[in-house]
Amino acid sequence: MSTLGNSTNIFWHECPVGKHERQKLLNQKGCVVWITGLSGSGKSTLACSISRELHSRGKLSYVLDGDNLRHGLNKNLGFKAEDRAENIRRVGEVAKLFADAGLVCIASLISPYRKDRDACRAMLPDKSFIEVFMNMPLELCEARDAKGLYKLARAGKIKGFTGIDDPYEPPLKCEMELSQRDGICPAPGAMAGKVVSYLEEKGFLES
Ligand SMILES: Nc1ncnc2c1ncn2[C@@H]1O[C@H](COP(=O)(O)OS(=O)(=O)O)[C@@H](OP(=O)(O)O)[C@H]1O
Ligand SMILES: Nc1ncnc2c1ncn2[C@@H]1O[C@H](COP(=O)(O)OP(=O)(O)O)[C@@H](O)[C@H]1O
Repeated sequence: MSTLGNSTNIFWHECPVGKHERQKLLNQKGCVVWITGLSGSGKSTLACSISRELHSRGKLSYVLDGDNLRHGLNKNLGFKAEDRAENIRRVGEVAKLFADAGLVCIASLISPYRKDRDACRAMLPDKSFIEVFMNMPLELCEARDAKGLYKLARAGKIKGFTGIDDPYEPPLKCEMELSQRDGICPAPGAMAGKVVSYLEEKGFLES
């Protein structure tokens, strides 16, 4: 019996079908690829590109995208620091379940605060949280402005927009950093290839 958060008198029920069995079935190891970066840095594009590449290799993955999750699971959350923290915490918990199921879970969220990302890392077994920093300059993201949000933020019509009038804390230490080369952003497929190679080298694509 234990007391956790606001719940009391709750018990952990262990299922006899375990993570190792699921991983064996899938011939891969569960993990979380956590993509962080500014709006417009290419997180969703990279996440989908990684998922496509894994799929073509017969590996099961699932993308948890910040924007998408805010249509459902996180629809009651806004963008103040406490709401972003709760957003990241919930996605971290869901990602942990997907990794436990044996999948390569790809989470793509701005996740601007280091402590929130580190809290997710701490939820996962050692080395199975792979933080990927989309280190793209604000100027590039703003020039892309795929959703027109930077324009609204600059006009003061959106308050607390990351990179404009809200902070983004870059990782101090992460597993992978993707950035421009000679002022050019690599193609999504090339960046996805790097991430998939990392997963392969670390043994996540075999059981
Ligand atoms: N104020 C503010 N700041 C940043 N982003 C904003 C804001 N308002 C709306 N949006 C849109 O919401 C998407 C970010 O959602 P996330 O869940 O990834 O954000 S966070 O991790 O909780 O910071 C983000 O999507 P991406 O562009 O895909 O990053 C924006 O489209
Ligand atoms: N590697 C890339 N090279 C060129 N354009 C890209 C690249 N990745 C993403 N884009 C474009 O940039 C815009 C923002 O990408 P998106 O994946 O939605 O970013 P985010 O999820 O970080 O907001 C989209 O129009 C997308 O097509």
